[in-house]
Amino acid sequence: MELKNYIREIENFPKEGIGYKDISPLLLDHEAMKEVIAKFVARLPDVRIDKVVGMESRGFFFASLLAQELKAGFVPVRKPGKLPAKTFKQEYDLEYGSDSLEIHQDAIMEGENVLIHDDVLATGGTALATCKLVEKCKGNIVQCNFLIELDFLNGRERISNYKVESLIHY
Ligand SMILES: O=P(O)(O)OC[C@H]1O[C@H](OP(=O)(O)OP(=O)(O)O)[C@H](O)[C@@H]1O
Ligand SMILES: Nc1ncnc2[nH]cnc12
Repeated sequence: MELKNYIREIENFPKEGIGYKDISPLLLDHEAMKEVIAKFVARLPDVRIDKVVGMESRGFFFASLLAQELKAGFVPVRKPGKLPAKTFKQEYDLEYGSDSLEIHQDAIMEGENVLIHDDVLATGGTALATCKLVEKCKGNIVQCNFLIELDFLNGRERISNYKVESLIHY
């Protein structure tokens, strides 16, 4: 199965000059989704994963499925003001803007093995902020995985302290 066939590119969205990688065709196909989850699992090291962390909002689609598959807990990292209990907060930059992210302080226990997942690795700002949030919780980051990596934006360099796996490269 050629996964790139399930990604469509929308030019100049959400801003002029951005080639947006739209995963909607993939989300519509349950067999392709199943294969994506199997591919993610196959690329994990042979260690127990306690928590899968997914970033709002597109990271949630696969991270919660992965957590279920790995018999791990799912931890949402959310945009500010969405999580109701005590949070840690981290500022970050985007390919098209800046924002901050939050995690519940009690979502990860000290020393737990954590898999971080997002749909796209672009500049790496979101991923780096998420790594910092997990480390504020004293979690152990086993791997960061992405459905799509935009190689030309070098996001991988910003998270070079961690093991990074991506299924599709542009
Ligand atoms: O590597 P970066 O440059 O940080 O960019 C990657 C992030 O950008 C997108 O999220 P976006 O903020 O567009 O939000 P969404 O998932 O809610 O659409 C994408 O889902 C990643 O989280
Ligand atoms: N080019 C892009 N397409 C889809 N999601 C993104 N997130 C950051 N850059 C993106």
